[in-house]
Amino acid sequence: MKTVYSPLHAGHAGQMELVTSAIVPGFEKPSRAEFVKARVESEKLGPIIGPVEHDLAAAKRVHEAHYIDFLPTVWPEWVAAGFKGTAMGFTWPTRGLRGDVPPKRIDALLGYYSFDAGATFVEGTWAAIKSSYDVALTAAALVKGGERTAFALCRPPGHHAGAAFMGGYCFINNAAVVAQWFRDQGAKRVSILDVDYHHGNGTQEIFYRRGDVQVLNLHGDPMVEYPFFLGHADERGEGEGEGFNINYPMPFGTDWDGWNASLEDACAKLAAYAPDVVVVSLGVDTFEKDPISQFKLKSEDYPKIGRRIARLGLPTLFVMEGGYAVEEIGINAVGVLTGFEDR
Ligand SMILES: NCCCNCCCCCS
Ligand SMILES: [Zn+2]
Repeated sequence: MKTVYSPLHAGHAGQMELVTSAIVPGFEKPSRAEFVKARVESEKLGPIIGPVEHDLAAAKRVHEAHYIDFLPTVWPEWVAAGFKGTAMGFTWPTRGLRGDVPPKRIDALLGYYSFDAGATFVEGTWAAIKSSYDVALTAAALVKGGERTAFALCRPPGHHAGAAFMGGYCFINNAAVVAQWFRDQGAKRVSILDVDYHHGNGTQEIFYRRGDVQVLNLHGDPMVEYPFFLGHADERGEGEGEGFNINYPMPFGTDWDGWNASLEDACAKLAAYAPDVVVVSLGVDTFEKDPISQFKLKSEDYPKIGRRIARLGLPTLFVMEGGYAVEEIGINAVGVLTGFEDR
């Protein structure tokens, strides 16, 4: 299996984030991608190649153009405004406020275009975002070109980014971009299977009214877990999308047996949908030692996930999402991939 990776991710470093009552160093840090890359090498998974550069047209097939065009302006505008430190919003247009008039100030625009204080910028952030998007599209082209599978070692991740919002360390929704790209390349149906611990609220929002992209999400119950405001089981899609969005919220403490029951049901519904290609949003923050998560999967469980997905017998693109127990995320993420290859 080929892995696509870009060293440009490392410029997105040293950012701060706001979590319950404190501003802390970002959990989504460069060492995450480096541990995964090192494990790809030590496990001899296959060649690691760099991304082909793309324009932003494929991003604008799932994101609103004004949102995408905003992203590269953030750091220059932040600096021009004389602000210091990490660029982050602090005021958000919640219910009852206007979302149709983007303010003139960069710190206000950061709030206008985000749902939390977890998608923050430093000088190298835009280059990292763009490289992650290029990585995903380059890996997608490998699968389109006939390879059974490929691994897009994306950093930053993407599944919390919606059509016109960022958050949860996500800016461009890489999985949504490649799902749409496969459709534009002739695929009739695409399934996105999001196995990250957190609900892929951005992916759901993008495809919610569409029946040509099935979105299946296994995640912590939003009643008690981030992102809180989307991800309930009764969210089944709307209009043409009715029945093509499937959520599996699960309680704190869920272990392999409980989690696997959701995986089995998701795989059955995916097989029944019979997509031309599967995009896996591969987050491994379901791990028992993850610092911000509450599931109890063990390292030995990750190859089982890969083997189950392989049994679908479909072209499969793996897109890296979350996972924050840095030392182990290489073992766990690559465990899914070696399991997929039945090694
Ligand atoms: N107290 C934990 C705060 C979590 N904030 C964002 C989490 C994003 C996960 C992306 S996979
Ligand atoms: Zn996550």
